[in-house]
Amino acid sequence: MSGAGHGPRVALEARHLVKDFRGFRATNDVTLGIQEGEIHAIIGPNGAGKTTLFNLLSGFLKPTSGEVRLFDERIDTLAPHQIVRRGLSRSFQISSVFPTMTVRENLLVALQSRSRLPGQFWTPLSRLETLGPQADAILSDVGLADSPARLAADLGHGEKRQLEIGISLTQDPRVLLLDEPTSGMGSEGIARVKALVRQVARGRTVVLVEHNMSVVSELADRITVLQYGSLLASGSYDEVRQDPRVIEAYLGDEADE
Ligand SMILES: Nc1ncnc2c1ncn2[C@@H]1O[C@H](COP(=O)(O)OP(=O)(O)OP(=O)(O)O)[C@@H](O)[C@H]1O
Repeated sequence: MSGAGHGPRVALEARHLVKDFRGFRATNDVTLGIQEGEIHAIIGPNGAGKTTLFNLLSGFLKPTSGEVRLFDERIDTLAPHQIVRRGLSRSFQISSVFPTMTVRENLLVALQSRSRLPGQFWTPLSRLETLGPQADAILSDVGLADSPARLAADLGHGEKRQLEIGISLTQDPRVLLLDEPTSGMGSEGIARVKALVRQVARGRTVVLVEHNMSVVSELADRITVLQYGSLLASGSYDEVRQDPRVIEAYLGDEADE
């Protein structure tokens, strides 16, 4: 590949990624390139290695061999906070939310961790108010503008996901990785998250692991299908769903949805 053209750049790339867990190969020689600006879904049957690949791409697991590159810079050798500084952020399933703080306070604290505000970790909340306009902008981006003062603990499941995505956005990522953003949601929550993913994908690259095929078909520009830790197929939804290997992998599952 020549990097000199004017076409889309590769934002996130895996080169021959391998991950072994005590002799079990969870990721088997995966090579893929995610273009800047696309919404890219990683799918596959249970146990296919989606979460492992997600953790490798976001730096939370170190590969046994192979490389991960962000805008052509190798990142698998970096610590997670260094990767975040280079523009890659991932959602953290609820655990990053402080339940006893309000929605807005959660965002202020997350914003403070990347800002140059002087002080240590325990900056009084009152001093964080300089970050208020940024927090408010994110609240409205993630559809929580009506709930700034609610305690995070009181949010519904879908709203917690919205907040969690908001917390990822405080890092102003160029590439955002979302782990099953619609899991455990009813149709209303799913519709909200779909709209939210579209919204946060403006001007960004989004990679999501997702089980719900209707979400994948509506959102994803391109899809990577994993099976037994290996890359089985990649392409648009229509290309992938017609691929006989994919149909076989999902036989009796959701392929014909
Ligand atoms: N820390 C670990 N130690 C040992 N084996 C692991 C570890 N993490 C994952 N595995 C194994 O690797 C394989 C892939 O797991 P992974 O969670 O990545 O799959 P998945 O596609 O995300 O599955 P699901 O759809 O069920 O969430 C599974 O067989 C799993 O048991």
